[in-house]
Amino acid sequence: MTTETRLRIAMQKSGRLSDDTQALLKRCGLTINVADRRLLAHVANMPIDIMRVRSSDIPGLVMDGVCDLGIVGDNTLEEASLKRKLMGDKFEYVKTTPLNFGGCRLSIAMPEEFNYSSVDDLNGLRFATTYPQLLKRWADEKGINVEFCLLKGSVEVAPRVGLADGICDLVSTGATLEANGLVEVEEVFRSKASLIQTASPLTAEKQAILDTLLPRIMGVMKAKESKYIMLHAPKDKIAQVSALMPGKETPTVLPLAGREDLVAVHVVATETFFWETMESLKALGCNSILVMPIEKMMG
Ligand SMILES: Nc1ncnc2c1ncn2[C@@H]1O[C@H](COP(=O)(O)OP(=O)(O)OP(=O)(O)O)[C@@H](O)[C@H]1O
Ligand SMILES: O=P(O)(O)OC[C@H]1O[C@H](OP(=O)(O)OP(=O)(O)O)[C@H](O)[C@@H]1O
Ligand SMILES: [Mg+2]
Repeated sequence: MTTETRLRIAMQKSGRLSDDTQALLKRCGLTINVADRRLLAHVANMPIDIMRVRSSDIPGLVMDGVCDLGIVGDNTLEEASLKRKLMGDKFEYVKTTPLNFGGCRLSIAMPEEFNYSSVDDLNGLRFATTYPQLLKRWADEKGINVEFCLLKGSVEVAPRVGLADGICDLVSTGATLEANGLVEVEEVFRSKASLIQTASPLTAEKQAILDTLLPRIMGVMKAKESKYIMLHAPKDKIAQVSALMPGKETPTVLPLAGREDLVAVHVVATETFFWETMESLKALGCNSILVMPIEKMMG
C-alpha cells in the first residue's frame, strides 16, 4: 500500500499530551511502536502512519494538508489559526471531536504584590506569553491595550527578572504560579485536546479508515467515563436504585437464588460514579455493590 492511501495522524512526540494520545490510539486497537526513534511510525495492523512532532507544529501540518489528522490542544490550535490568518497562510481545519484529556486554561497572572481589582488595571502592561494572538484577541474584547514578549517556556520567571509585568500562560493545578509568587487574575481561554482534520476532503480510502477510527475514539472516551455497576437491591427499591444511577441506561434485574426479598441489578452508568452515590445505595438497603471499569463501548 502506498503512503497516499495511509491516513497520516500528527501527535505530540513528548510532553503533556503524548502519553494520553498514545494511550487513546492504543485503546482504539492501533499497534504502534514508538519506542524507537522513528518519527513516522507505521501502525502495524491498520493503514495509518503516526507522525511524532512538536505540538506547536501540529496545526500547520494539518492546515497545510501534510497530515490528515492531528491531536493537539485547543490553545495551540487557536493560536496557530489566528497567526496563520494574519500571515495570509492556510488556517482552515475541521474539529472532528473534542477529546477528554489535556484540560487546562490560559490565564493572566500577576505578582502577588500587584494590587488587582479589574481588567482595567492591566491596560498598557507587558506580558510574557507563548500565546500572543490569544492574549491580543482577549485584550481587544476587553477594550484594553497590552504588550507582550514571546517566551516558549518558563514563562513564570519573566516578572521576577523584569522582563514583563505579568504573564499569560497555561494553568492546570496552579502549582507553578504559586511556586513563582504569581496570582491568577483573569482566564483568557479554556482548552482541552482535540482531534482535528485537514479541511480538504479525504480520499475515499482515507475517509473509510477515519470512518472506522472515529467510532472507536468515541467508544474509548465514553468507556473511560462509564462504569459497570453490579449490586444486590431490595426488590421493592428497584425504581429508587435505578434513579440514583448517574447517566443510567436501562438496568438488568436478575433473580437471586434462594432470596425472595433481593434481586441483582446490573447497569452501565455513563457518568462519574461518586462515593456519595454508593452511600445512598447502601442507605436504600443495597449491598455487594461493585463498580467496574469498562474497556470498550459501542452502540
Ligand atoms: N499544566 C498543564 N496541564 C494540562 N494540560 C497542559 C498543561 N500545560 C500544557 N497543557 C496542554 O498540553 C499541550 C502540550 O504542552 P507541552 O508543555 O507538553 O508542550 P509545549 O511545550 O506547549 O509544546 P511543544 O510540543 O511544541 O514543545 C499544551 O498545548 C496544552 O494544551
Ligand atoms: O498549573 P500547573 O499544574 O502548575 O501547570 C502549569 C505549567 O504547566 C505548563 O508548563 P510545563 O510543565 O508543560 O513546562 P514547559 O514550559 O516546559 O512546557 C505551563 O506552561 C505551566 O508552566
Ligand atoms: Mg508546557
